[in-house]
Amino acid sequence: MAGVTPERLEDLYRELAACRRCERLVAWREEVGRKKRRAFRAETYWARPVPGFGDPNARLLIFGLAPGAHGSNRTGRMFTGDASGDFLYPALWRAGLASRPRSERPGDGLELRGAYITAAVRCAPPGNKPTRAEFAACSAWTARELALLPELRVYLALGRLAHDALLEHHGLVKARFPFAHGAEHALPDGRVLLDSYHVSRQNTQTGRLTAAMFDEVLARAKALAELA
Ligand SMILES: O=c1cc[nH]c(=O)[nH]1
Repeated sequence: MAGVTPERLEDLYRELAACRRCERLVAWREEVGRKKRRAFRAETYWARPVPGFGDPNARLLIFGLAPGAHGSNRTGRMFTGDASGDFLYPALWRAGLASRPRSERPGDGLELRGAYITAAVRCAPPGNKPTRAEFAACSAWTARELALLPELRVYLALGRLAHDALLEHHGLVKARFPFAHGAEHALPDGRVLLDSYHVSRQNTQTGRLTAAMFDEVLARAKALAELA
């Protein structure tokens, strides 16, 4: 629209960081930040909504569930500081999508190339389980964030709940797009939704999701997104 300055990701992140819409999540993220885990006692937890991270020109979106209480709720960067991130970032590096195999903290110089990471819910939920109302509340942030990533071609959903949230975002009926590891769904807007099991410790330690399986998913995501 003439005369209207388009929103920028930085502005979105600033506004997001102040979000207190979900009472239960605000209480939990702050309680975890006060009580801390023994190993992180000396640290100041982020304890706020976690912004997305990555390449603003990304063709590939990696879509998680919600921040880990002592992971990104502590560090302030998606998938950083917990077992999920210790699995995800090395895989992104092997795929040539990350400049380094480790994500330490915001400001560590890590860059993603062609990829961007965010999640369906941006505050750590108790028991890693957001409620339906919390998914719904956070979907407004998803809409704004994805609108600022115009080059996206492929969504990689980590787990069924992330898959469902992306379908909701597009107003699509779940029954027509069943979740399955490795499944590819052509969306009406021309993008592709690709599914993977979540990179959680629960999946990676039990062998449900191996590094080789995830490397294969990332290779397919890159091919669909026409990323070199
Ligand atoms: O940081 C994050 C974000 C989404 N899901 C996770 O497991 N961790």
